[in-house]
Amino acid sequence: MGELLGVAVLGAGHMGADHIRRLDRVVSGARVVAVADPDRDRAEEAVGGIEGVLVNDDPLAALDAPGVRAVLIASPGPAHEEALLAAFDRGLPVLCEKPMVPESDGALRVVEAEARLGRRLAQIGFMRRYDAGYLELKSLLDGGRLGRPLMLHCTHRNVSSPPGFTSAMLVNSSVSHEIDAARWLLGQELTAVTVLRPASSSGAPEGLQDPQFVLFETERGALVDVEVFVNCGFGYQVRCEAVGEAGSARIGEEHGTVVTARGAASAPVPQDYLVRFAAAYDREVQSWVDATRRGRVTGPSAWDGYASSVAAEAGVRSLENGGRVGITLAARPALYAENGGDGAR
Ligand SMILES: NC(=O)C1=CN([C@@H]2O[C@H](COP(=O)(O)OP(=O)(O)OC[C@H]3O[C@@H](n4cnc5c(N)ncnc54)[C@H](O)[C@@H]3O)[C@@H](O)[C@H]2O)C=CC1
Ligand SMILES: O=C1[C@@H](O)[C@H](O)[C@@H](O)[C@H](O)[C@H]1O
Repeated sequence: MGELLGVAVLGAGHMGADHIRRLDRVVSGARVVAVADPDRDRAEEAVGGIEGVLVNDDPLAALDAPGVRAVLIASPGPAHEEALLAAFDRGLPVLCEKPMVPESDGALRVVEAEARLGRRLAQIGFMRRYDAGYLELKSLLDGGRLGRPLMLHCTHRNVSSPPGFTSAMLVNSSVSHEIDAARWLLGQELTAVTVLRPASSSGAPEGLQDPQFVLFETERGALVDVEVFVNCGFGYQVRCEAVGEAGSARIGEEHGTVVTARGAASAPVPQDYLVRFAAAYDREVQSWVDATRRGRVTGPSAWDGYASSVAAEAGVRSLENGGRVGITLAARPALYAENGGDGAR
């Protein structure tokens, strides 16, 4: 199907390096042509031996490198707005890691800029929409098998948080995934959020409110609860149980081979998202490459990124000030009316 899609990757940290490897060795139809990171050594290391990649420490200059036809943004959240707007200025399609933009004002500026262009260019990296378990849950809910959805019970545990991870980031980085998954699974907007603060774990860094218990309300009366615990120490666990009027379904309990010996059964527990969601990231990036080469943009939209930022920001306000905080979205531009909520199609 024609020439390979030349991709510039901005940010060569954990996710950026993994996406560079994926574009180079896992997905078909694309090649990495430029990598930018202010930490040049990190970028060189992530590129490894891949031939013909221009390494740059100026992220925006990388967008103008020869052969760049699309951009994958894997820099920290606060850098996303500038990168997205620069990609839009150049008419380049983008896959942008979550959170699209942590603050809702900046997220809205991205939505407005894309709406002004009159065509979608951005797909947001909510990879759970490409996970086999989440897709099955979505199809059970959409097919009516569980009846009218009443509740989602979610668990989101990380072994440990990276340096610099703040209490707000449990909501606007970690729970941003549950916010998107809940909106997508239920096909409803979130209307209010309450964050409760259990006693912090002694395993959490000093001053970090970890775990947190987050409760969302939706426009048609469903409740979504999330236990988020990013220094649990024992494994990467992401679970979701949907409870409807006619049944329930739970995902995220899958294990590898179970070994039974000496009176006990044991199975491996993934230690991070790169393992737990490996297949989902592969599907997400392949789907982005395929759609981009056909001149299309699918998957979670800038509107989904914005809606997630608004809900997360309300959550951070509840975390910091206590109480229930309403979630109010701006008017949805017509651009997002039809396919703003679609997922791995
Ligand atoms: N979808 C998912 O499950 C996950 C998504 N993420 C998201 O991926 C993004 C990156 O996270 P990590 O890789 O964990 O962070 P990281 O800290 O490991 O790497 C970030 C890299 O970006 C570089 N950087 C800083 N400013 C930059 C700029 N303006 N332009 C280009 N590069 C810049 C840093 O030098 C660093 O090498 C974040 O948005 C994060 O929320 C992270 C983990 C999992
Ligand atoms: O997106 C991610 C990280 O940024 C976040 O910090 C983790 O809590 C999530 O599990 C991971 O999927």
